[in-house]
Amino acid sequence: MVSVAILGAAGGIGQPLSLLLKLNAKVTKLNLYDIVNVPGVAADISHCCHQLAGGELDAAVTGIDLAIIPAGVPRKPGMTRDDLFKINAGIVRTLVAAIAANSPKAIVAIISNPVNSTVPIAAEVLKAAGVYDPKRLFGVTTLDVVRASRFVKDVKGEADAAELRVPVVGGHSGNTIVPLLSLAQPAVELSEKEVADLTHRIQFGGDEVVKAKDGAGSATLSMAYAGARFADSVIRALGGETVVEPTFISLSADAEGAKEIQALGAGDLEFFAVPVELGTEGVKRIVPLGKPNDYELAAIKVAADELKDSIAKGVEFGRA
Ligand SMILES: NC(=O)c1ccc[n+]([C@@H]2O[C@H](COP(=O)([O-])OP(=O)(O)OC[C@H]3O[C@@H](n4cnc5c(N)ncnc54)[C@H](O)[C@@H]3O)[C@@H](O)[C@H]2O)c1
Ligand SMILES: O=C(O)C[C@H](O)C(=O)O
Repeated sequence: MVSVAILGAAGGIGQPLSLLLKLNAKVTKLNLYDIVNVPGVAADISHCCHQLAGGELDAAVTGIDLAIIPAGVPRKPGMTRDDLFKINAGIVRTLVAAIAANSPKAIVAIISNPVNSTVPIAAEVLKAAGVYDPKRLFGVTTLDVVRASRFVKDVKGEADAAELRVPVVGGHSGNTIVPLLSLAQPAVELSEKEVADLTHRIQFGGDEVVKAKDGAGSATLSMAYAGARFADSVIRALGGETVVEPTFISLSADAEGAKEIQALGAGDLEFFAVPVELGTEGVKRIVPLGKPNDYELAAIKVAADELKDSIAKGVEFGRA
């Protein structure tokens, strides 16, 4: 029995994500919000599903347990995710302020890029509203994890990627995405060259789609798949199941558990993607990583250096 709002529901991600969540039996109420075309999307989905509402922002985010935000502009070839900051930062600020005012206890999952900055923005907005709980704020990095499993299986020549779990830590942009291939479960044997190629492909998987779409946007269908998986994990955890998902969180959500990743190279960064055990209150604990190898430790250091500026940029915008 979970109420969910999707903000940006008429977009390339929002539409398939709305449909996938409507097909999730545990979602008893789905509120759709966008600045364009939401009545059309709601009418369309309502012909195969019930309990769906599209409306004004305040109404859409009232009485919800989970808000998912894919609102904002996507990249075109030649752009970085950071180039989206100018437009998406303000969109995320407005939407999170409305959630804070109307459903202060809702779990907030942010898809809008640049995630490395939009999550810190959201944290500042929630703090200013006096309702910040670091256990309830997530940057959705599930697509990196989905890609990691898929691309490893492509190399190994096997079709089913679903059961392979590759931890991905850091952030959600280029070098800040750090796949820990040596810690995959079940373990996979990879040559040095395979590791280097796979790491690069996972880090820059988003660029592959942006290039292939050639100006028509970035990943939407794989992101809707990943977003629906993340939402389902949160929803199952709210219902008492133990579920682990790597996701970009404030390390203050589990200060004790964060010590390991801080010692591995995250240092004093406030936000980092880590494997998180989800629970009824959001973050239950950060799951211990084990021992990344030297190649991965070096990549974590590079990611941490880059993340520092993106986080600071988000915090500054969120406080202004
Ligand atoms: N986290 C990830 O892994 C990941 C993956 C893919 C895309 N993204 C990001 O998701 C975002 C959306 O991508 P898309 O392909 O769906 O874009 P899109 O342009 O197809 O859709 C975005 C939607 O947001 C809506 N919107 C704009 N301002 C809004 C506002 N103030 N309130 C509500 N809705 C608003 C637009 O009307 C549009 O329908 C982009 O920033 C993209 O970079 C993130
Ligand atoms: O690449 C992008 O801009 C979209 C998204 O962050 C992705 O990883 O596909």
